Amino acid sequence: MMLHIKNISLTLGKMPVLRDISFEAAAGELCVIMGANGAGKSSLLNVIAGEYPAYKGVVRIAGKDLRTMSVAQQATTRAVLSQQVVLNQAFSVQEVAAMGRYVYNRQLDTLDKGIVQCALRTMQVYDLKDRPYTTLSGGQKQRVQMARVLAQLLEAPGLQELDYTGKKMLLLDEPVTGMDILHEQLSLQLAATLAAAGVLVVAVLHDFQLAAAFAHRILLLKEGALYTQGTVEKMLTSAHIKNSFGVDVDVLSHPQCNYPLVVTAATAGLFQSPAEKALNVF
Ligand SMILES: Nc1ncnc2c1ncn2[C@@H]1O[C@H](COP(=O)(O)OP(=O)(O)OP(=O)(O)O)[C@@H](O)[C@H]1O
Repeated sequence: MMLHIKNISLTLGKMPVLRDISFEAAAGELCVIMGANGAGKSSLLNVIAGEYPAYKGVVRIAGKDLRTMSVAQQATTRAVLSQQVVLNQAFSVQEVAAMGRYVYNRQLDTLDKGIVQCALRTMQVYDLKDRPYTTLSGGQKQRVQMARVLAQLLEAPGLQELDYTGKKMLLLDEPVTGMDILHEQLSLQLAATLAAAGVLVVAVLHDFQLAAAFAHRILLLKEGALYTQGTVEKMLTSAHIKNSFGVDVDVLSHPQCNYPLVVTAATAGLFQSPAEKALNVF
């Protein structure tokens, strides 16, 4: 197993944030973590990323206990796209993407530069490479952050050339925030391509359609615990979605679509929406 999580619990301040979570994920999988705001998705990803060393339980990455891995070992095994990366200094887009390579070399060589260029082109931000990062739009910044983690992950300036099985893991926390539909698709397609090359991808997503179309497996978190996990078909049911999010939905199949479609209520539509009720308290 590429990732082995056993009995993970985490308390932040006085708050129990994760409760006894266990799961395993293999190289080449695209696992999607879903759940309501505050369910613990980012906290779980941050534990795996080595950001919260005070967790209880065991995290094993490619057979190694996370607690015994050096920062350098962690950085060369996994790349992390965190939620809301704030960079205020005057870096260019190219410099931000190149940050992904400094975990390997202090002085970037020809291979590093080729990989950075490949990552910028893949996320369609190559034309922005000399712009100050701070002047980009939200969605453009997110695309540059994806380019940075891609640059960290790749071992060659191309996507299909190598086998990453057992070597690399990609952690993505709401990677498509602010992206338009083309770049949402592009980012998930990229995640799927990396998974096909043997990378274990663990992504937090809020979008059911993206999760349904791309996930090999969905983990549903609820109040800090693993509520349930399984295939897209088993997880995206109206009962699980009601239990996790408190919303009535219908799950439809479409003849031209090989994954289920999750449909929410419209005003005066099929369902009584809790959103509508919430507005009536004032
Ligand atoms: N540093 C912290 N100190 C105390 N509590 C925290 C801290 N960080 C997060 N929490 C709490 O832990 C819980 C889980 O937060 P987390 O960010 O993991 O949720 P999430 O599922 O990623 O939510 P979202 O969908 O809003 O991103 C929340 O109740 C949050 O308020």
